[in-house]
Amino acid sequence: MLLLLRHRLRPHAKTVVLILVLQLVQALGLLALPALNADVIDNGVLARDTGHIFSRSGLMLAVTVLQASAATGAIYLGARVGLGLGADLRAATFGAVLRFSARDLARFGTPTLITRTTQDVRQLQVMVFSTLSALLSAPFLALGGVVLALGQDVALSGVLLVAIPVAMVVIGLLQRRMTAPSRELQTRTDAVNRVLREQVTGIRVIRAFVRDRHERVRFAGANTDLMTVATRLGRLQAYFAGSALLVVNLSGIAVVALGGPRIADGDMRLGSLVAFLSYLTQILISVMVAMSVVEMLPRAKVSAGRINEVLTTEPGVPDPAEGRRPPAGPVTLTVEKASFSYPGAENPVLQEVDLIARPGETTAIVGSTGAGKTTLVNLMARLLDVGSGSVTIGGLDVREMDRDTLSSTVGLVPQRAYLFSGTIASNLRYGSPEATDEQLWRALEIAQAREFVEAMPAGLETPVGQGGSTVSGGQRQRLAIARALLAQHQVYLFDDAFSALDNTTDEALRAALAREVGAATVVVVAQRVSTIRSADRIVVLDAGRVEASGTHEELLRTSSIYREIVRSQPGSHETQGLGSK
Ligand SMILES: Nc1ncnc2c1ncn2[C@@H]1O[C@H](COP(=O)(O)OP(=O)(O)OP(=O)(O)O)[C@@H](O)[C@H]1O
Repeated sequence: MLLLLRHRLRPHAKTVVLILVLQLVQALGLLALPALNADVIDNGVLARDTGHIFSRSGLMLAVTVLQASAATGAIYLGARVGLGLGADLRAATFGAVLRFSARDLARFGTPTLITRTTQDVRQLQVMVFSTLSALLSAPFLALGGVVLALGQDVALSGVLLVAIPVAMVVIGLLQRRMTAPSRELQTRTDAVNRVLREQVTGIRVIRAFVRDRHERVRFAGANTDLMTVATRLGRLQAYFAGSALLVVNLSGIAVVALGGPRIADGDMRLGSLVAFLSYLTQILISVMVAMSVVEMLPRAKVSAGRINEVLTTEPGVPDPAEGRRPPAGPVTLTVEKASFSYPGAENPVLQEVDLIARPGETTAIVGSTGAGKTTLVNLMARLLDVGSGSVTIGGLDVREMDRDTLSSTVGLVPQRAYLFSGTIASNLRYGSPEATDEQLWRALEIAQAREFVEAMPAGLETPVGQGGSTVSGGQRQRLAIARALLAQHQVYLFDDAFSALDNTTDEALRAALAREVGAATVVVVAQRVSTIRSADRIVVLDAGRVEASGTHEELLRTSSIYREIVRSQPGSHETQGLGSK
């Protein structure tokens, strides 16, 4: 944690020094006030010296103004440093996540990345703010208070000897009991978030299966768990506040009880008693504040560790030191003896896969569910890196291209098309901000999306909900295809991107695509045989291996798996009459 904070607080070093000075000033002010007060009582009030009362009161006023200004400044600057550090850490964590490969993202999981970027960062932010605004002045106040209290009356210091350890033990014990519920509060808040997130996302499934009651019970369970632990924590916090006040007040009573008779005997001055009471309160409050902040440290340390884990993760697909560009114009995409395993998985998902996709041609990949098609496409777009073997584009290994070059060379339409909240136009311009409206309409036309966008109330400016929730699955796919086409890539990868289209649209789209991206290299993953039968080459993937490759007609003769895929599709009579080889 210290390393992370030292690095991140470096830009705020001057402000931190200034806060330290301000805290010192405000602590000195707080320490001076009781002594001045004692002076007013003893040498002004009791001595009936009005002049002394006024002069010392004026001085006290000046000290109070100075102390209050310094305290305000320290808290303001402390908040600025804390918030600045928070913003900085959030940006750094998000930046690190953006560099993650698909594998890194899967390893962490979305919910924890969100929690780490928000709540863990907040934990550190609060800790830094509390340290700068409260903890820094505590030692000055506590030590200064002890010295000055002794200066007022040594005999009463017995009360300090008892009160300080008692305060530490009481607060320490309560804090120890609060540690577990505070951690649990975090986990249970996470649980409520998780259930809620799942339920809101899956609301349609819940309705379809009429599982409302079941889900309500599930949410109520998580909600009650959260309330139970929050109540337990609240009770402990109430004890905490109560015990703190009790210790301070009992100590005050002890001081009055022990000091009062000594004043009556003339051994002690009234001002000293009042000053001693003030110092005692300051010392006890400082000790408690310091302990409260120190109590945050273990949780902040855990959060720092979780943030650090994200920041120090070496991206699974690192950028090369010096990126190279593939040749301009038509390029061949070659996958050579590519193998890949997901971390923790027993068997490799892809084994020694060979594939050549030539420019001006469409190469299709088919295979049963889980055969490794998406993984193979992810290797081609370098969302993942091969375990062994290679993927080259125009003879250049994809690992030698930086991300900008790669994304301008390869256009990927993923299996699950994602649209961002905004408008149709803002989504289409996502990868090509300069595109004109005319270009957008043209891309929409090729993607067979022009008609439905024209029919929308605001055309290109029609709002789109987060994730594309306000358009249908097929419309979302077509918009995602149009988005990829706008950027004019050398290689296009369509991962099951036509699955939600009806046959006619699918056919019209492929014909328009063939005209538009004629010289580009096109790789299509599809389940539907009609989508791929006209492909120049079809690669049949089975359990991560290339089982066969060739044209539709060739494969009907040579590949039993391909024949099975064709036979399984409704309305297909093509395999009739062909013997199983
Ligand atoms: N992040 C991951 N971690 C571990 N295993 C994974 C991960 N992603 C995919 N797999 C596994 O890898 C195998 C291949 O998955 P992949 O998504 O490449 O198959 P696919 O052929 O595209 O399937 P589908 O046709 O259903 O989309 C599957 O067995 C899957 O369970």
